[in-house]
Amino acid sequence: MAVSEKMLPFSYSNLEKEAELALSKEPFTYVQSGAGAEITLCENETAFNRWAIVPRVLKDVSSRVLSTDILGTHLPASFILAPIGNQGILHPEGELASARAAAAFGVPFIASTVSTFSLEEIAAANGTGSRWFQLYWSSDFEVTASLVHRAEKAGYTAITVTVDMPVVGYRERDLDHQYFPLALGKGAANFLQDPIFLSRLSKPPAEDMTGALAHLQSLFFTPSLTWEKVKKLREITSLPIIIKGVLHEEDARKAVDAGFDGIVVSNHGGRQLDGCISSLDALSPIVTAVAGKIPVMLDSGIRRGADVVKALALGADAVLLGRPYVYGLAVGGENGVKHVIEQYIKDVDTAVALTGLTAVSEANRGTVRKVN
Ligand SMILES: Cc1cc2nc3c(=O)[nH]c(=O)nc-3n(C[C@H](O)[C@H](O)[C@H](O)COP(=O)(O)O)c2cc1C
Ligand SMILES: O=C(O)C(=O)c1ccccc1
Repeated sequence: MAVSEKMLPFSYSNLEKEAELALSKEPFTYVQSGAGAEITLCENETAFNRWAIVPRVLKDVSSRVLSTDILGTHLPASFILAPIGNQGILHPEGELASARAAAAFGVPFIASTVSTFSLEEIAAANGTGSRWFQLYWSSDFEVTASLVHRAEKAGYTAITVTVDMPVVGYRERDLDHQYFPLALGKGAANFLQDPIFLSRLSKPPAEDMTGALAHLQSLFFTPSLTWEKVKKLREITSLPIIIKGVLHEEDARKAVDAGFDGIVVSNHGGRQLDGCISSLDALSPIVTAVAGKIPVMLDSGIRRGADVVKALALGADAVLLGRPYVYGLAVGGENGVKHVIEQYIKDVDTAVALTGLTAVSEANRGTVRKVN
């Protein structure tokens, strides 16, 4: 039986196991692992166990609204697919398969700057689906501006700028394998198809790929980025701009003051600073600081429907789904991602009903209790 015909797992742990079987050890480790001793990676999940839903009964939950709208984008079940780079290491169709699966359910897809396929190719696969573009600020401003303009032209309706990677996290298990997909050219498509980037090279990539990838490495990280500089994004796009990777409430306040349109509370799935706070623990002070002025989303640790309800109860407007859908991609390509999305929608629906809600918007601080 082909992988796609096999019954795909429902549980996150079995999905992860199937992905491990489907992949060689380097790409699997790249997805699964976190930085350092993986304390934060682990905390992202255990933080959800410190909160319990306290359900209400006899509420007539026969009809339930799972959807929400964020910055003009419709989310059928209050989640978006997180930007995950280098998806071609997991399946030959990479982001194309994920973007097609997302479109089939009307779930928005966030395409990464370091995708295996270019943002235009992903847009074509996503078709009439909805999509945002995730930006890694490049130290060459004209390259950054070119990526943003291409995203606008290709029908992306928001820019998510990720700010938690001034340098890459110390990922011990990737170091053990010496496995770095960007250096291997697995996330270079957006650059190799960019007229400004290409104009910087002394030889075209077809003649000197090593040189092209070395140039990419040299401009990719921008540790000198500041609030002042990132604000320049506003001058080059009229799309909503969301800042991803905020954990401190003071930074959330700064994001509002700087004119950002949304925040993603995230520690990058525990892949950047090990020992930093879990996303869920960071959420409430940020929600208080933002005071409803802009939407607040959360990722890092969402593994099932009840996690979505807990995040919304603690004040998130929506969540991003990360590792689960790329494990689906590794196991079954487009069908695997479809399977994961379908299960999450069902699981969110079940959790909402059993919590005693008729709409996700009813989840509030009284829906959950801190239990340890
Ligand atoms: C393999 C992998 C690659 C990622 N690539 C990116 C990326 O290119 N851009 C980005 O903003 N975040 C990236 N992230 C972080 C995700 O967007 C998201 O914050 C994280 O996966 C959430 O944690 P979770 O998957 O454990 O729930 C990546 C995460 C993983 C697992
Ligand atoms: O792996 C990641 O989390 C990621 O976003 C990334 C992107 C480029 C280089 C290294 C890591």
